[in-house]
Amino acid sequence: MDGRPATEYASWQKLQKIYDEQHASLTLKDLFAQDASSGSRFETFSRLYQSPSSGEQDKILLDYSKNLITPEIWSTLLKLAEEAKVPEFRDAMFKGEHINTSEGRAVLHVALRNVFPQAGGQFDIKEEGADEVKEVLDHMKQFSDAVRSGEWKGYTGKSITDVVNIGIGGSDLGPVMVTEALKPYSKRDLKMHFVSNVDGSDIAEVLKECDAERTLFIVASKTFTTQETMTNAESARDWFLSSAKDKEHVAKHFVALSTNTSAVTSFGISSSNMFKFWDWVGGRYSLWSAIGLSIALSIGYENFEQLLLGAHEMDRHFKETKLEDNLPVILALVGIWYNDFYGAQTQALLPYDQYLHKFADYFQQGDMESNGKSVTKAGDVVGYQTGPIIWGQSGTNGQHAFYQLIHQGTKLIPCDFLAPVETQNKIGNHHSILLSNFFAQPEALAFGKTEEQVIEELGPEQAKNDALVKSKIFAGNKPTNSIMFQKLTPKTLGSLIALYEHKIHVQGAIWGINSYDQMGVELGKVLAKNILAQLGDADKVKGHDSSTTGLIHFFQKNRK
Ligand SMILES: O=P(O)(O)OC[C@H]1O[C@@](O)(CO)[C@@H](O)[C@@H]1O
Repeated sequence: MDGRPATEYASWQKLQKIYDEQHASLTLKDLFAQDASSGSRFETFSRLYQSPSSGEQDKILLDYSKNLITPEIWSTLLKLAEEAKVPEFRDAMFKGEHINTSEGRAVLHVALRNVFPQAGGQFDIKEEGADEVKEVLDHMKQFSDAVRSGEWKGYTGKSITDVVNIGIGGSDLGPVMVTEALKPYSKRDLKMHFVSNVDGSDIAEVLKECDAERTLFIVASKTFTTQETMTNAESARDWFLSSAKDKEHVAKHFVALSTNTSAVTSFGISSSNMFKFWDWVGGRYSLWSAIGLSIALSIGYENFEQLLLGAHEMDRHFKETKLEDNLPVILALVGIWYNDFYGAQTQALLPYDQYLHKFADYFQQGDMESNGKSVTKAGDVVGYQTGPIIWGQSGTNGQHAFYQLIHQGTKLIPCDFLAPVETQNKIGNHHSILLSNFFAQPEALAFGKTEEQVIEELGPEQAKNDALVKSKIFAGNKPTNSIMFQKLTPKTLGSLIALYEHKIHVQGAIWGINSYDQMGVELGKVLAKNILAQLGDADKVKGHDSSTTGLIHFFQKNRK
């Protein structure tokens, strides 16, 4: 909590001892073989979460039994969470304490969804702006209803058919992931576009599809200074005015989502078209805020509110549930076991649901920008691993891309498998085929295939080829979590995202790092601005190494 190095915890040291003594002989095959005597491992190491407001239809099952954990390892990991004061650090966040110590800010994405007094009361959050959340949500509802109903007209009196969200990082990834995930709930005749890259091709391709008279631009930027976003916003405004001519018309086609009112009005967007949020909303935790406007436009405010409710209910679960039954804590501790003791460098997120095809992309920022740190909050360089590399792809596609390495490669890759019990699209037996793969892959990863089994399958002739036999052996013993949810509804998605947000919080607390600043994104930006000023003239290229200089000169020499 206070930046203490994790290696100082007695439980961390005990885990290291257990790992050193046991990891070589610890196998999932043996752990499950004990089932007969010690009762079902699945029962012991799985938890069912049910939404307090809609139980059955919004439940989430977490099966963490296919992990290399024994009761002793698990109790020691739970002890680590206690030693690291995870409950106290969690409560500090909910109270609005300035746990983002380097920026002196609170971390209150939980306040953005703390708007359901009927759902077991509200958290008591004291922070400037927290009491304005509902007002902004009401403005988002009024605006999104007006656009979706056709009441909001463009400068020639036509309704809006295309929405272009201009933003990057947390001002893009959340809206993209959620609008993709909840496409079944979207208004199909209101097309959503997302422009993020400063590469002109990004906005050029979107504008080719848009009609200036019927397009709404959302300029989404917490700071309203991000180079990519402001460049794209200016180009969008130029494109719009090349048709509309009169600057008066900008007000009907541009809105802003930001904490920076002065920069918004300087850009030419009136404050009445601004949806504000606050410094205590981290960019990667902002989809619940005004940044979620494109989500509300796509799926409607009522569904956006269900998304908020799902997150709020998971917040309450995280806040009130004892550690051994706490889903975010469970995911966090399992992850630390592999990341810090087994030496796993990455964590794969494998959703067997095509609507979640952007889920891993989203948590690349969410997790890696939060916990990709090497200095504790106390300023000590860490002597252990912190944030994992997050990656993944929807199943079954990943099976045809990288599962070879996961099954038979030399790297340990802990995997989270996720899948809905119910599909949004009942077509033939697609869902049964999808889920049979969802069930089979963790089974194959856990138990593999022995040399004896391979030899039996090959038969005596082919089995004489030892190299062939060896190439078909699956070592198994690869750990996975399996998460099943009833259906990918707005509420369930909200709960799933909050589940992972809080997992990140717990890991950061144990590692003693600040999960809520992002100093690491600044240097590249400064150097890029310096080089931009030199690009026009070879004589101006100064102060770089020979590689950077050589590359810049190559560009200058060959540009058309
Ligand atoms: O919303 P904005 O202020 O434009 O920032 C966009 C993104 O840029 C960052 O890299 C910070 O500079 C991310 O943390 C953030 O989500």
